[in-house]
Amino acid sequence: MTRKLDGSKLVIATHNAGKLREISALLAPFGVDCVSAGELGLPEPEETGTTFVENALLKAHAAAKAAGLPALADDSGLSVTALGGRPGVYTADWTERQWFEAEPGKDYKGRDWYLAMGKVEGLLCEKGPDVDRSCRFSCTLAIAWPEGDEAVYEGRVDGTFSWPPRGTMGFGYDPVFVPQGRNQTFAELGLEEKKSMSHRADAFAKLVADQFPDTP
Ligand SMILES: O=c1nc[nH]c2c1ncn2[C@H]1C[C@H](O)[C@@H](COP(=O)(O)OP(=O)(O)OP(=O)(O)O)O1
Ligand SMILES: [Mg+2]
Repeated sequence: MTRKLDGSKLVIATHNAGKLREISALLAPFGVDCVSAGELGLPEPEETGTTFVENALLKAHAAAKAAGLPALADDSGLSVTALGGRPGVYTADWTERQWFEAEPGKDYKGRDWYLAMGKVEGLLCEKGPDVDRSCRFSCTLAIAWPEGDEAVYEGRVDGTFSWPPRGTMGFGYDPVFVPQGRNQTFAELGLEEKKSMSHRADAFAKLVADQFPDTP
């Protein structure tokens, strides 16, 4: 049995504004009192894990310890079948560092998504016109308590990497991800629709079943 949230304040342990918006919207119906890592001025831990679970736990425990409160972290990424699952757990690293060959002192975080998405498209094009464009978003949500307890919930959504980017809503790779069974990208579908079908929503449904089982 995992430990349950008991009404104390919950830290949303992310420095990504897009994720914070989505997690806040998902939590809204449950009356959880939330504060973000940014509002508390918490540092951003280095993501040294090699799996979504490891990184989500690392971020949740770091925030819970620093704040003295339970903390919810999200580690997520896009895995492209024809690229052997890349960029996967390294999605943020690729976009922030490796692909832009560090101009010293320049902070790429949260910017130049068009370049990052273009890099994936370039790698796919190298494989020829009939390349398999299937891909998957994964999301692991981890809750950690200052005393060391933890809970983990994993979600995913299958889809297609679509080019060129379409839509202006959402964040990150949303403009190139078309979920299975739809024709529009996450960036065209917007928050309400994404909330019902995303990798984050899938993980969150498992969190709700475990943490708030009595909610209708
Ligand atoms: O729904 C999504 N829609 C579009 N893109 C997404 C999504 N979910 C994850 N992604 C991409 C963005 C980021 O490049 C990477 C996550 O990296 P990840 O380390 O988990 O997050 P992050 O560094 O941006 O924020 P933080 O660690 O503070 O939560 O995957
Ligand atoms: Mg990160």
